[in-house]
Amino acid sequence: MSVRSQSSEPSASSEAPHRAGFACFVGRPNAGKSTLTNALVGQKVAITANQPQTTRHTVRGIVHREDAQLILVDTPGLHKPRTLLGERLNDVVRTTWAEVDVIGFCLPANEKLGPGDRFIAKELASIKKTPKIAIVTKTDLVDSKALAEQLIAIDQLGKELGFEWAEIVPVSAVADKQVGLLADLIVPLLPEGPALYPEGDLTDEPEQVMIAELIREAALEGVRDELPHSIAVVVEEMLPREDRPADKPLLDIHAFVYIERPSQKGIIIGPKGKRLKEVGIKSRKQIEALLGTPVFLDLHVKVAKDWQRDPRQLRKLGF
Ligand SMILES: Nc1nc2c(ncn2[C@@H]2O[C@H](COP(=O)(O)OP(=O)(O)OP(=O)(O)O)[C@@H](O)[C@H]2O)c(=O)[nH]1
Repeated sequence: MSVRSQSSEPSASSEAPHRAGFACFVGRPNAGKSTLTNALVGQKVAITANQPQTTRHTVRGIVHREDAQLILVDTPGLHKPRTLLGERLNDVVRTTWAEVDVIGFCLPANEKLGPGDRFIAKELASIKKTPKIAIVTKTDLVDSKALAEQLIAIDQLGKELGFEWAEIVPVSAVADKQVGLLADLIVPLLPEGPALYPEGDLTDEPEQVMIAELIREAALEGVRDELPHSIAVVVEEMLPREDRPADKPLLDIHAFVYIERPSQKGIIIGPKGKRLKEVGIKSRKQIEALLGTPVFLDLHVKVAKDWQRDPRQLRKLGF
């Protein structure tokens, strides 16, 4: 077992290739996932508590570094499924886990491993491809003996389930211990590539808003001069497609592209709907990259007359 502690300064060699990718933190409620996310991002990220259950995962925060960009995404919690919706949500969680580059499994240092942890660990074991880091959180609450016991128990848990942790890292987000080290250990597990988000783009927006923005960007491409501010996009519904096998999920997204005047319809839709189709294809690809799941995107163009001047409409459109 290799347990990491910070023995040397993290080194970000300028020769190392730039990396960018996604990680998600999983773990029981209260395991310290949000606090750790905030500590890594280095700034308080508002928790979007009122997310509808149908949403997939949200970008919780982005760690910008010289050598890498780490995007922390969030999934709904994994539950013992009692209902069909519960099962579907679990499928969503598994899909996310399979799509991210790294999974961080948070286990509080001050609580013995329980059935809830085992349930999650077992699910993790079935995700073969994605590297899994065990993160022992809240180490400030225990002495070194208790910490050592916890580390051994976690190592053991991996062995029982037939996998190796990529790392086992004790951290304290509250005492700011080893949080930087955790980032250093995650970064080499990310694929090489340029930053995926502009610097300073620290988002806590519900993903519908981000999706709407992607569609809006695509819809404005090439026609910005004709319709600069006349487009608003609203994602009306996001639902996992029923009756899909667990390994082939599909997310149905229904969105409206609002324009101000009927005369603008032709510009957006294009001859024989060709342009709208292109907008759909382009934004769908980006949405899939954002969510890490296949998407069926249904776009409708609607006229919301003079919406820019109507406060009620504006609110509805999220302005
Ligand atoms: N002492 C100590 N407390 C911590 C630490 N990290 C988190 N906590 C506390 O543990 C509690 C739960 O932390 P959260 O970050 O909300 O846990 P979570 O896993 O995001 O919880 P859910 O949102 O319910 O899944 C909070 O009261 C935190 O203040 C830590 O490093 N040390």
